[in-house]
Amino acid sequence: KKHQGELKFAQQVVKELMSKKYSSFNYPFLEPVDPVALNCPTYFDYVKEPMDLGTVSRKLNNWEYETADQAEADIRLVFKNCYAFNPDGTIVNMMGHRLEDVFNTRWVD
Ligand SMILES: Cc1ccc(Nc2c(-c3ccc(O)cc3)nc3c(C)cccn23)cc1
Repeated sequence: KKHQGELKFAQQVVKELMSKKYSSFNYPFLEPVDPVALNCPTYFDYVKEPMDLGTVSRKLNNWEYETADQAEADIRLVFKNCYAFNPDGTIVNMMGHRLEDVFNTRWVD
């Protein structure tokens, strides 16, 4: 009960990160990375715990998180995985940093 308000806030932030407003740089993070579709067979050598914003949104809607901190950890895992696989200077790495900047401005602890 006591965490419901903060989980509603987390849902609202994830909805915004996934919105058309940021469609030019959020699309690599909306669904699970498909190493076959993207032709990146080494993906699971770099990323041991895949995570994406669509999965976070589903988990929020299914009340799979008890606290907003747990949702925040999954959201930050999306960016951590992005930087682990997409080196500095690559387009997708820069897209991750742009979306992370939006997240950091919206997420108030
Ligand atoms: C050969 C190769 C190299 C880089 C990539 N990165 C990448 C990723 C990605 C996102 C998050 C993540 O944690 C890892 C990868 N998403 C994409 C998309 C949507 C299009 C093109 C490249 N993309 C894909 C294939």
